[in-house]
This record gives sequence, structure tokens and C-alpha cells, in this order.
Amino acid sequence: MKALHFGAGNIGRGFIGKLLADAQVELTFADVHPVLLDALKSRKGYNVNVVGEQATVETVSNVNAVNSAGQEAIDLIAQVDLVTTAVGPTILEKIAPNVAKGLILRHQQGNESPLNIIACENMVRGTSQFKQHVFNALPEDEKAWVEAHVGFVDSAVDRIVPPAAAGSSDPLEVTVETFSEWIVDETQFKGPLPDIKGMELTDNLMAFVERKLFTLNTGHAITAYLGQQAGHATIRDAILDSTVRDVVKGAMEESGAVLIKRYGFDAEKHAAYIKKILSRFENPYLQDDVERVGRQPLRKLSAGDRLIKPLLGTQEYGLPHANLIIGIAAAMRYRSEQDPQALELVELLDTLGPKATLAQISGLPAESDVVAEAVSAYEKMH
Ligand SMILES: NC(=O)C1=CN([C@@H]2O[C@H](COP(=O)(O)OP(=O)(O)OC[C@H]3O[C@@H](n4cnc5c(N)ncnc54)[C@H](O)[C@@H]3O)[C@@H](O)[C@H]2O)C=CC1
Ligand SMILES: O=P(O)(O)OC[C@H]1O[C@](O)(CO)[C@@H](O)[C@@H]1O
Repeated sequence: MKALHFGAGNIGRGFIGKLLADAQVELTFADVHPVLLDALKSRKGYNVNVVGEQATVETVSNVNAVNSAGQEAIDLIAQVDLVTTAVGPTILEKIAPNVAKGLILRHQQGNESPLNIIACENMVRGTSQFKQHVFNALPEDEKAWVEAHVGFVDSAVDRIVPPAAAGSSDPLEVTVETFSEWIVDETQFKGPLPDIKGMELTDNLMAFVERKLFTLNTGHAITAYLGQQAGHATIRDAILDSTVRDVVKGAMEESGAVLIKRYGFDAEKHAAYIKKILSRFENPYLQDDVERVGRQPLRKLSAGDRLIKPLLGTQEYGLPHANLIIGIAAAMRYRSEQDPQALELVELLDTLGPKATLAQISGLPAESDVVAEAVSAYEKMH
């Protein structure tokens, strides 16, 4: 099997690319970062530090790399069996035109073999959103062919992979936790289902996507935002602070109560899932900065994301949400000079004030109780 993976970053090298290479898939990375591209092209491999109680160094070999904006990437899309991405939600739209060109070329070359595309991003049905971008870039008369030959397969992806420790001289070095989970929607594939170790198939993807995004990512984001408020630089330091931890655990439980209602999860198993996540946040072998996990606060405060969607769920089922509200207020307090969305958040707060800002970013009604509660919590945090 041949694959092209967009995004040779932390998840690309440390999770999806590694898993594909381990499964003997002939793998090429597509990226735009010249340092990563040069290093991958010349070395054809890299080391992955898997850290936990028992640290191991695992080697990925026989991989290649191309510029994602160039003709080589288009040519590969015409040939490969699998395209995966881990570029970040905002980049999907940017890579769609070249993917569309590759699909047109595939058709022109008469390649009728099935191709499956899987976006591995922190998004609800990210591949379906990517499909829309690709279809926007396709001429009308190509759409039926693509519909018939290309599977757009949604997935949930879970492995904590922070950037390499500062001071590391190897641009390809990557450090990952031992835990990993990649779950894909088996109902969306074209052709035979792939058999790739570490890729789990399900016909109930939404439950897994929401379980992951609205437990791990909800808790992680709130750890980052409250952690920054309390002066902590890392996720581990933040989650070891009992005042932060209590809110984070409470918010994951509130979100969990929604998931249990919506998907019928077993309450005891869900409590164990939360406990395991808290221990992953504490991982002493990972240096994970609150600024990485809190990045892009406008995205994280948007209607379908990890803070607001669980809150809406608590309203739908009439469940408590006090801790989620504190998390939302802390997100509004998030500051980072390096993060354009954090700077935009400050600008919005300065011009519109907290109530209108939150309403605008989240889609919550400005005059609602929940917005009033979040604004009150936000003001108390000053
Ligand atoms: N790091 C983590 O622990 C996890 C991340 N994710 C998700 O995975 C995705 C990627 O995250 P990370 O790997 O952490 O980010 P990252 O920033 O380490 O990697 C993104 C990569 O995409 C590349 N890129 C940017 N523009 C591109 C383009 N036009 N074409 C091709 N490549 C391009 C960048 O150069 C970079 O190498 C995000 O959606 C994130 O939410 C999901 C689970 C875990
Ligand atoms: O990648 P995003 O969506 O900015 O959010 C960061 C989150 O993603 C992860 O990197 C992986 O799920 C988490 O570590 C963290 O909760």
C-alpha cells in the first residue's frame, strides 16, 4: 500500500506517519516546512521517543517527503491508496486545491483503484469538512467520478505529542506518550477495508469522536487556561494544582454526563476514562506547555468545539455546568503574544466587552443565562 501524509509535524511524525510506516505502508510526507522536508528527504527516517514508565526509542525508516504545494504531491495523489492529514484544522482549506488537482490527474490517468482520504485533526468529522473544501476546488464534471472512487473517511485521533524539547538539535526528533488511539469510520471507505495495526474501525464514529474531543480535549484546554491563570507553564504543573484539577475533573464529568445521556456510555467506564486522562496530563516524561494546548482560543471557544459544545449538551439535558463555565471564562482570559487568535481575542474584548465577545465567538445568545454566568466568572478572575 502507498500513502501520502500531509503534515510532517508532531502527530504526522509521532503518530499517523509512524503507524503507517510500521505497517510497511510506502509512505511519503507532504509538508511546506523546508527544514523538515530537507531532513526527511536526506535521512529517509527518524527516531520516535516513546516515553512512559518504560521509555523506548523506535525508528521510522524508508519514508520520503515532498512539498505539499508542488507537482510531486499532485502526482502522488494520482497514484497512492491512502491520503492522510495532520496539518491543523485551518490548513485543510489550503491543501484542498492541490488535492483536487491530484484527483483530476488520477481520473485523467485512468486510475480506477479506490483512494481513501482521512483527516486526522481535532475536529468533529474533519474529513467531511475537508471533502467540502476539495469539492469546492473541483470542476463540476469531476465530482461524480471523485464521489465514486474516493472515500472520505472521518476519524478520531488521540495521542499527546508536544513539540520536541527546546534545545533539541534534530528537527525530526519527536516524543510521544505510550497511549494512542486512531478510530476511523468503516462505513465511509471505498474498496476493501484496510488492515493497519493501530487503526481501529467502527460503525459508530460520532460516539468516539465526541468521547475524545469532549473529554480529553475539554479537560486539556481547561487545564491550559486555568493553568495559565495560576501561573503554571506546563500541563503537568497545572493539573497537579488541586484548584485547577478540581475544575478540570468537574468539567470532564459535566461533559461526560452529556455523553452518557447521548451515547449510552457506561458511567463507570467513563469515570475510568476520565481518570486515565488525568494521569496522562500528569505524565512526568512529557514537557507540554499550556501555550500549545491552549493555542487558537477563538477556535476552541467556537460553537462546535470542546468548550461550548459540551455546555450546549448540558443545557439540552438540563445538567449542571458550573465547571465548564469556569473553563470558558478562563479561555477568555487566555493571553499569548505568539498566538494571532489570542491577540484577536484581546482586541475583541477591548472593543466589544466580554458579553458581546463571547456571544460573537461562541454563537451563544448574548442575553442568555450561560453568557451572564461566564461573564461573571470572567470578571471574578481579574
Ligand atoms: N499534537 C497532538 O498531541 C495532537 C494533535 N492533533 C491534531 O493533529 C493536527 C496536527 O497537530 P500537530 O501535529 O500537533 O501540529 P504541528 O504544527 O506539529 O504539525 C502540523 C504540520 O503541518 C505542516 N503544514 C502547515 N501547512 C501545511 C501545508 N499547507 N501543507 C502541508 N503541511 C503543512 C506544518 O509545517 C507542520 O509540520 C491538528 O489538527 C491537531 O489538533 C490531534 C491529536 C493529538
Ligand atoms: O491541537 P488542538 O486542537 O489545538 O488542541 C490541542 C489538543 O490536541 C492534542 O494535542 C491532542 O488531542 C491535545 O494534546 C490537546 O488537547
